Amino acid sequence: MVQLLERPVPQQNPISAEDSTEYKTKIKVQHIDFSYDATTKILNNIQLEVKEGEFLVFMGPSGCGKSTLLRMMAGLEPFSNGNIEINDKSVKETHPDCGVVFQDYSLFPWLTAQANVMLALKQRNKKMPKKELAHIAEQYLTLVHLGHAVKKYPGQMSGGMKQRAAIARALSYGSDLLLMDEPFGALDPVTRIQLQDLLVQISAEQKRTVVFVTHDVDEAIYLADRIVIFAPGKNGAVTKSIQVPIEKKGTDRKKLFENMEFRAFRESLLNEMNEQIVNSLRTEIADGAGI
Ligand SMILES: Nc1ncnc2c1ncn2[C@@H]1O[C@H](COP(=O)(O)OP(=O)(O)OP(=O)(O)O)[C@@H](O)[C@H]1O
Repeated sequence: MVQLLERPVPQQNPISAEDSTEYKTKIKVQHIDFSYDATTKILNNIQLEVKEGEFLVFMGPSGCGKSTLLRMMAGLEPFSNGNIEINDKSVKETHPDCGVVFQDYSLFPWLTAQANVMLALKQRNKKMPKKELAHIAEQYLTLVHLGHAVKKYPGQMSGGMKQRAAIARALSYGSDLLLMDEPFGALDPVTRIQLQDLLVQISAEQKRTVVFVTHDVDEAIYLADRIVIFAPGKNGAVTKSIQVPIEKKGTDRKKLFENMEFRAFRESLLNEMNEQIVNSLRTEIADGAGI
């Protein structure tokens, strides 16, 4: 395990640092109520803000609306109650500028991994010659350990490979905002650790704002500035924000995970999540029993 944790972070980073001297993207979620149908309420009056450059992690039980809210932020889920603004513009009115990684990978199946990444690169580098696009796409794919698979089509790749290709594509898009739904879920532990470190490095160096969904509590604490816990409720999920009180910058990963402060916070976070679920179950039982 020690060996795994001590493996180095990939050093090369093809992302140009030009115009990334300051954090630019902020999000405001205001009074979001959401249901897919008339019977089940999914989100109940969600209000939260993501500051410029913040790394926000969503956690909470399966099915309580984390992906739904992320898709709403990406402008992929229409809604009528409440509002979401990215840099003061409502996502209802403009297509948000963001790099996304969702659970279905959403690669174009008729394009190779390299061509998928080239397409994202081209969105922001319209005049870049094809040869250069191909070269940079290959660098991004190498960064996520897919240098050997640039010519493979999604149908020829494993779930983890597709997930890494989707991550490469989101990073290459170059937006200041990254929305990532369990992006490391299908990865082996070594690759997962390396990509966590890569993401921390990129979000800091490139001044990106990140909203990230995970079920892994260590990953959440390691990555997040702030964790938003979703808890199920009768009228849809409610959220609670918790600042991660641990100074992580420059701290060796292994030392961090062994740190007493880290372990105490991990314990309190798990207790908090547990308590929220128990409270919500109690309310449902009380309502059902007519108390
Ligand atoms: N397109 C859809 N149409 C109808 N219901 C949906 C749709 N997408 C999700 N749901 C339902 O909405 C609820 C919230 O789903 P969502 O995927 O947002 O939860 P989640 O917290 O991200 O779950 P997980 O942690 O398992 O990914 C679930 O009950 C799910 O079945």
